[in-house]
Amino acid sequence: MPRIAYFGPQGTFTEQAARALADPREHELLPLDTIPAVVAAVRSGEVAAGCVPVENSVEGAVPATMDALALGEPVVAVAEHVLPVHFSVLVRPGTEAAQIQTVASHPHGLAQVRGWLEANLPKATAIAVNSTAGAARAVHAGEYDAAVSAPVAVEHYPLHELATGVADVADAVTRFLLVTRPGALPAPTGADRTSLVAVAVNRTGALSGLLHELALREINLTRLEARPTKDRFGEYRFFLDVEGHLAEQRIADALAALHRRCLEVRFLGSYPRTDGTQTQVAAPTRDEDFAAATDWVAAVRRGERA
Ligand SMILES: O=C(O)C(=O)Cc1ccccc1
Repeated sequence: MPRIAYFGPQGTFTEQAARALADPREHELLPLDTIPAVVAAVRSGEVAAGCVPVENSVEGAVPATMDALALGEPVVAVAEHVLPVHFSVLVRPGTEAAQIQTVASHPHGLAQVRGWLEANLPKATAIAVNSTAGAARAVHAGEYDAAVSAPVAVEHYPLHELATGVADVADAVTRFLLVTRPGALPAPTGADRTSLVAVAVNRTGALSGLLHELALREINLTRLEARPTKDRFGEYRFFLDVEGHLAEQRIADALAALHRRCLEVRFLGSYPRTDGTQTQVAAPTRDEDFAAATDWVAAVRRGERA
């Protein structure tokens, strides 16, 4: 049975996303403790796919995922899933709020309940750990007093819910990706997203030039993030998500232009959007507009038209 690794241990938000993306009759789920371990298992072929969190509507990007996707052997996203996130605060049975000195969670978890902690556990020290479920596991082991976890974590660890439905921002969501080794792309659906990473040359207007290539082809950007390249201070890797699929000519044409312009471009996948928002493509950037223009140039080159 093909295996799908996810950022675990059991009881993470990523497990919920992996369950939504997997077919229970076809896939076995494998929890791994870190995001790089999930991506490494995909690269090595140990698993068929891996599920990792990529961005949150409150706290932004998940840096570990960006680095794991941008560096090393290529992997590509074939699907995404968006999950609403609210938290449960879990403690060992018998723990009173007044006894809580340490509260552990994933950094994104802590960031999303900062106000609640301030109001309800003002004396507790927040401790960042690998994952929300890792925090629950550590509370069970007696390492910390409370964990800010996904609501499902209580089914995996014998803990008590001190509070549930905790979130400073009520409608917070996290987006997850299912990544595989490069292969055939998912078929275009008309509601797709394409992700890529580009390193622009270090020159005036380089980023603007890169974005201009998208604007010229009427490609809508849904996300732009920068991460240091890590080699040279002041050089950045730009992570771009755009509406559309590489099978569309305007996207292929834009990626080819970025390949000419940038020091480095990496394709991170074309996959259906969870929200199903259809991309509106109008003249002059429909496939037929590109085909007609290419035909005309070819005919001119052959001396048949002018
Ligand atoms: O630690 C987890 O449960 C994760 O899956 C990462 C995460 C952490 C906080 C909010 C959303 C996802």
